Amino acid sequence: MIVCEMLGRRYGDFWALKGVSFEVGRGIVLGVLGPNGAGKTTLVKILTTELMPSEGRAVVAGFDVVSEAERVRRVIAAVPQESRPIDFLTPYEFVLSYLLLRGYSLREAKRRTLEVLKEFGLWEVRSREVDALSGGMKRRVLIASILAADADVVFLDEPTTGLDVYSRRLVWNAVSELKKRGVTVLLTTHYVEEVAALSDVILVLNRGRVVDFAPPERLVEKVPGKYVVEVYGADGVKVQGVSSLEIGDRRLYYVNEAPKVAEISRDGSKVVVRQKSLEDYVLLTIGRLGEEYEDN
Ligand SMILES: Nc1ncnc2c1ncn2[C@@H]1O[C@H](COP(=O)(O)OP(=O)(O)OP(=O)(O)O)[C@@H](O)[C@H]1O
Repeated sequence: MIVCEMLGRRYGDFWALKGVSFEVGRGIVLGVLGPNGAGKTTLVKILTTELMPSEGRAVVAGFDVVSEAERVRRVIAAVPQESRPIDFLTPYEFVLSYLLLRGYSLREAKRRTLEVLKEFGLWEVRSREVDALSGGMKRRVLIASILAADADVVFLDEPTTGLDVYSRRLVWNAVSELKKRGVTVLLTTHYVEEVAALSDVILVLNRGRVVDFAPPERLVEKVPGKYVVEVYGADGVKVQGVSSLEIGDRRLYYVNEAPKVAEISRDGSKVVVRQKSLEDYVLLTIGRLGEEYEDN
């Protein structure tokens, strides 16, 4: 459903994306992770035909994003980063006009609009001007429109930024619903637990290059050790032969055995022992990549 072959995009001498190749099939949720400036939005813009690649090729739902851009647009739906619905419309009018523009009959568009407004907690505000809605509600209106349309591939660029817990869960449900319908979803987000919970496979980008492309559990396997011991409020004590990472006043130890807490904690420090997670992969891989990025 999405195929990229040596995709690249250049701004002057600077490559925002370079040599990006991957492939995902139908009904797959692809999470895209990477530090600020990694090229996530550039990738989304190319795949949604908003931006031309400088080299390589990309195919979405069987259509080339350059030579068949018009056909790509008919089978995708996208919520771009920081996008908002048109202010002077009501949620009802916005979703309805979106569906009419996509070619649904008035009767079918109305039916779908009413259904999705109820499903997405927008029923009460359906006749209010979008302008008067909160930021989170505005975002919900956009996602509801996408859900109401039958797209083959959906692009969500940081869809939950700034949303409250309830609205975020609604977006998560929407992604699961799309997946159930066999829709391929590309999701970019900085929320690690979100990408871990929703994605079948994760594309990790840094400085426009692919760092990893694997299911979340495979990325977690790359974290050393079996458990993580987090020690707060103590000066970091390095332990011979144990991988560790210091973040502010916290040191994370990646250990194989139920840890010998006494070895690493000091009086008054708080110790938390937990399973390793995708967050650890991000801290160890992307966190460092991000620092490198800042340094240069
Ligand atoms: N129009 C442009 N002209 C020049 N450089 C650009 C342009 N658009 C993006 N870039 C650069 O391309 C790189 C990738 O940007 P992009 O927005 O794709 O990153 P991102 O991973 O989406 O970042 P974030 O997480 O901050 O949204 C950045 O270094 C950015 O400054």
